[in-house]
Amino acid sequence: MGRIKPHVIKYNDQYLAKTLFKRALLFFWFLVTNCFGFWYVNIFQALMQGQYSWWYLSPLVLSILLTGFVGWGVFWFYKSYAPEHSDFISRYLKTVELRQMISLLIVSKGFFDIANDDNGTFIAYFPKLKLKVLHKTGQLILQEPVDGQKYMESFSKNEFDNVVEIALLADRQTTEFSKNKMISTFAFDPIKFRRQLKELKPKKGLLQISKGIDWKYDTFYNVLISGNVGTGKSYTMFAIIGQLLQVTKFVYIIDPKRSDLAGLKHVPELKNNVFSVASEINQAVIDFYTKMMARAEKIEAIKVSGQVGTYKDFGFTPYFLVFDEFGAYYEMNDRLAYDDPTKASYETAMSNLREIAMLGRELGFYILIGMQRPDAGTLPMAIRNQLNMRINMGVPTPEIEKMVFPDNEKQLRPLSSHLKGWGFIKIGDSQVRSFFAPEVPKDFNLHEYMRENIAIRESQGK
Ligand SMILES: Nc1ncnc2c1ncn2[C@@H]1O[C@H](COP(=O)(O)OP(=O)(O)OP(=O)(O)O)[C@@H](O)[C@H]1O
Repeated sequence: MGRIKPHVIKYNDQYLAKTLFKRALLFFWFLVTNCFGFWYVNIFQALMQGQYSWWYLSPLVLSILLTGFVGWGVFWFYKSYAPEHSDFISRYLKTVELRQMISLLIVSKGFFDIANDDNGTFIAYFPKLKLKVLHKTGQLILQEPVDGQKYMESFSKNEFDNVVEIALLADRQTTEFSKNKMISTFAFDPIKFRRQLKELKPKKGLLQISKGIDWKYDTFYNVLISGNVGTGKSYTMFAIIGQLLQVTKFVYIIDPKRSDLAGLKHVPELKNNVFSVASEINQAVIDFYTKMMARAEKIEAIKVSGQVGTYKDFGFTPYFLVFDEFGAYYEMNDRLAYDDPTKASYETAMSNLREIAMLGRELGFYILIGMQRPDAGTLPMAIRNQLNMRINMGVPTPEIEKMVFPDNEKQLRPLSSHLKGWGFIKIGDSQVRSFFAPEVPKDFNLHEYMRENIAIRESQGK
């Protein structure tokens, strides 16, 4: 488990902070009393000579006051200073707190046994858990026993991990099994996994979201990004679009609300790929669909010879349709009269979109949908069920949580009160995890950023 020594969690660790606190105070008291030794000797001699004075209590009172003061200081350090800092002592105290918490969880969840004999109650079984804290990366590594003992199954079914996630506000990243044990890694400090916008590097079939969280678009095709106004939805989209532009020139952007994304039509390289007017939007979807079907035919022709595979295997590039403010588009068109010609093309576009969501994976045609509230009224089920990577910026309301993360059991709590650009993500069937979107610098210019990304792609000859 690396350089840092793991701590074996003990039953008594649930009182670890208190025990250490008491010991520290006792030690300090001992030290002060020793320092006052001469003073006590003088007082003792005076008493022997029959001199009495209230002043003789001063060293005692002073040492109580000093110890009280130091006690208060240590407590403040533990509660207020250490959580915000990362010096040696703060790290030590954080580890103490985590050890205490893990021990407390084992006890409170009853993953241990007590027994009685003539001498009273004793602990008959306490599971062997080891904890290692990696402060640099904000990770916690927990080794749990899968050793044939009583609570083995609960550990191997991640029951304990789930409790840890809730209690520590941590996200489980990985779980590995080895002989007699299971090792789970948690991230308890998601901001440490934040990436910088300018450093994002898409790799083959994979876009970066945060350290340890990538979007593998070939496997987890189609994206939903929801989030209330001002939570960082647009910024997250910028980070994704920027990377898409490094991957392929076939990135189409739809923004019916004509906000920042619509402005991208002023980037010369993108002028034909950005759509914000109702009629244009429907046509853009229909064109995207037409291109997909053309590719389907080509692939079918290749497969006649008996070859198997998906678009990549036959050397095709992926296409992406980024559809922001999808809810606005849906509502705008739903209000149209039945004989309105736009209505007909809207109906076609919607049915095409459903097919793209369903068939696009094998053909390399992907969609990303951004919207504030993805409810049943504005995002058809047939599309929603095909969105494999789901992001909600900010804490979702219970209704939105049901739509975006239907089976989530984890409590979703705010990651920061003063920073924007954090949220929750679920990729495929994995757990919902908290994350910070790539950090956008203060002097950010959207158009320049997109052009930089396009230049990177062009320099790679794509
Ligand atoms: N990743 C980020 N890095 C730095 N700042 C961010 C980030 N995300 C959000 N912010 C800050 O939060 C503000 C709101 O973000 P953003 O515009 O993306 O919100 P939104 O959810 O898209 O809201 P709207 O629907 O109004 O566009 C930004 O102007 C920025 O100051």
